[in-house]
Amino acid sequence: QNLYKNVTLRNTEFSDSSPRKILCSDNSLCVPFVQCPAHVRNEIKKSCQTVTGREGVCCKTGQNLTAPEELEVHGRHHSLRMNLQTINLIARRSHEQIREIQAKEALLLSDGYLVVPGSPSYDHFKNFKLLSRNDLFQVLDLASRAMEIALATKDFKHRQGLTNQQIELGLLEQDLRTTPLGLACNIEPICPPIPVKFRRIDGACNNLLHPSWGTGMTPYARLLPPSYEDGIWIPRLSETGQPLASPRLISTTIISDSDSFNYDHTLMVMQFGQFLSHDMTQSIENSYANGSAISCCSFDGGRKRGLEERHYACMAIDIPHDDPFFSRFGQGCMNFVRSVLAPRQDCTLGYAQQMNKITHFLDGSNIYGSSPEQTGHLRSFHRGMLKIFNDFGRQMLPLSHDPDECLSKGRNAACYMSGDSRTNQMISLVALHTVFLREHNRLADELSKLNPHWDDERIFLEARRIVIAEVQVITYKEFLPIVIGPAAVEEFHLALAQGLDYAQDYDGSVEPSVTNEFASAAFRFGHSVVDGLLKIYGKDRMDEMISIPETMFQPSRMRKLFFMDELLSTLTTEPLQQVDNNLVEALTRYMFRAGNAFGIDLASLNIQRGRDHGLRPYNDYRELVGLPRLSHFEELSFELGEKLKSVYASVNDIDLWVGGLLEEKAPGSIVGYTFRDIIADQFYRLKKGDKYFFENDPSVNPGFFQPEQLFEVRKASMSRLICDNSDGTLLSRQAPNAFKKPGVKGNEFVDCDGGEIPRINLLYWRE
Ligand code: HEM
Ligand SMILES: [Ca+2]
Repeated sequence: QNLYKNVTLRNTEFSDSSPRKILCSDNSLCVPFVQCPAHVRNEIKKSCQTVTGREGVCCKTGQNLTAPEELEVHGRHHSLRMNLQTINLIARRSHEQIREIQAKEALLLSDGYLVVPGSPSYDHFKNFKLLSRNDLFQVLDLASRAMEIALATKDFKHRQGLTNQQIELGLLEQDLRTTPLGLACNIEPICPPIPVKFRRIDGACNNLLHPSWGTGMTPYARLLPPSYEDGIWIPRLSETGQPLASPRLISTTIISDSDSFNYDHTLMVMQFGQFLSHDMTQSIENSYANGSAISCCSFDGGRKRGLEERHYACMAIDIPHDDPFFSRFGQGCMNFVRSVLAPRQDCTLGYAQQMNKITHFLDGSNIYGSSPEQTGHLRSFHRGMLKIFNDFGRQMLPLSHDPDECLSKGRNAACYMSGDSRTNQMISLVALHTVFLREHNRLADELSKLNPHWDDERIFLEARRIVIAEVQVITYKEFLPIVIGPAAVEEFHLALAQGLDYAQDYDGSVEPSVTNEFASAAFRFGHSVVDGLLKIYGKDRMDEMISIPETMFQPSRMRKLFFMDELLSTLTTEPLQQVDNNLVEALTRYMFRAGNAFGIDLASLNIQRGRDHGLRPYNDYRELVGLPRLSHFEELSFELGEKLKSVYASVNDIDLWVGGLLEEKAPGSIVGYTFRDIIADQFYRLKKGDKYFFENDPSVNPGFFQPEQLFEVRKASMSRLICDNSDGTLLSRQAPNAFKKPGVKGNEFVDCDGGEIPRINLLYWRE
């Protein structure tokens, strides 16, 4: 029982702040369905009305998967404990298995089963690249410890004849810390007794009861237990017991490439969305011990490797022989390597959990890094500034020294460095990183003038604290109302407080971690809003149409004098694409093509990643968010019904990412209810579960702002950031809301120098 003692939602605001009738009993609250996953398995559920009048559910368990009484029903009383003898045996065996795996891995490496440099899969792997030897060593060490636990679980399951459901429900609650298997457990950070003013770079010690919550290299949270064939790590099958169709077949059948613009919003929604996701989540693909990329396909890409020559983490994607595109190049196999695991936080046996490499918190980790070592590389240690590359007077991101980072070589080539290893993936992402780098240094410069007595460290930390607040303000004030819509902002209590007020909603029982459903499916809605062409306008005419694969890992154009401003102007004036089953061929055929005739397919990767991470089928998440389960494919999409039927044997097989994209939009939102609620729940966690969230008051937030400073920080906007940090070659006017269509009533272009786009007055930081 005690495991669940602290997990009841203690958030009183649900019951206090609204006049609606609450029909829940004393110790339960009315929450949106997604925030009470236990209701999915509980026959007795009591519905109620949330603040917006939508149906919610009375919930005792809050963020937790299962209510204690449910566990009783599912056999918690079963003896699922191991005696010491069994533990020793299991520990020895799983340790031996890991040794065998490592021996085979070394053999494959020496035989040269590597991804060929220069191929699209090689660039795909760069998305998971670890920035330092130290990082690599740490990640692989944790990954193999976590694998040891997964293997031990498998062994125990067979010995005891356990069911998948017992594992899904987490019934193996025996603490392994004092056993030989305990060596494989997570090590909690040690926190100082007095809270520190500035959030730690690695995210640790935010919640003193759970000091590792939200830190990098920890597992994703889950809304629902995973779906694995063996309950532990083997990817799920169809409901019929047969293998699921190849993700590539699903991609070519369901996903097409035609433009469907969303004229109300700009491409900045896409670009900021990607930037934001890189602050919150990065899964890491398994690699060899020396960091090189595992190849799961034959050298010519014609077929999957056989069992003997295959790494255990291989999950290559079959390309059907009649593929409309890749068959032209004789490709029958797309490389795919499964994500590394992280040790379970509770030090028990149980299903595999994937690792989030970076800090889960919204804390600018993509700007500053997720480890002190990384931050050290990025700082200049002079007047609080971050390092820059001075490109003939323009402040650019520092150049990467990794000869492998970039495709472009030669004198004018440039690939950049930031707090995130995916920066060069897309040129407009580089532009946004550059804006935030300049913003940090602009703030540092002003702060050091206001406070000449502050040293480098103090200026750095103060500027960082403001930048993080700006990211949070832009996310909650500008970005979220567009993506999930105002109703979800209200229902999930995501609106920022106003004026001089502090927010009063920190809740130490809320786990801030990114959910696997968010990272591996829902927030990947963004792949559907990408435009394949960047239309670049000069002073008064279109200069260039850039096809985005040309800029992937080759952002040298950023060095051209006018380009940065032109690109920012493109992002704030060109329309967004709709969230639907259209993805541009730049992502489904040519992604990371570099100089090759073909690239790889992001839609296939998304589907496969979902299966790799044990996401349950779409229908289960419909139920989770309170929608009726589908019984016919046509209910999801009338036009695509037949096509869906041709690739899925059952409606209960549909992958979450696919179902979510096809779903009808929730009112006021650019995504359907399922994605909407998964996204809203995530941003709820990141606000309520983060002690250092910028607007929290002094009683919880050691790094609180003074009320006047809060008032100022709340003025932040994407437009102001662009005004203050562009090159000033082209951009002197901006629409106040950079995410909304400019030049229309309510969002007219105004002078950056005028007063319409508010500025943060830093005088309140003078000490
Ligand atoms: C600009 C073009 C973009 C490219 C080329 C791109 C490419 C990729 C790639 C290669 C992955 C890893 C796929 C895998 O192996 O699992 C990925 C993951 C992801 N992408 Fe994108 N992406 C783009 C834009 C976006 C946007 C606009 C969003 C959101 C609004 C987004 C959200 C995500 C998320 C949440 C993940 C999962 C990250 C993780 O947990 O590891 N991406 N993307
Ligand atoms: Ca982060």
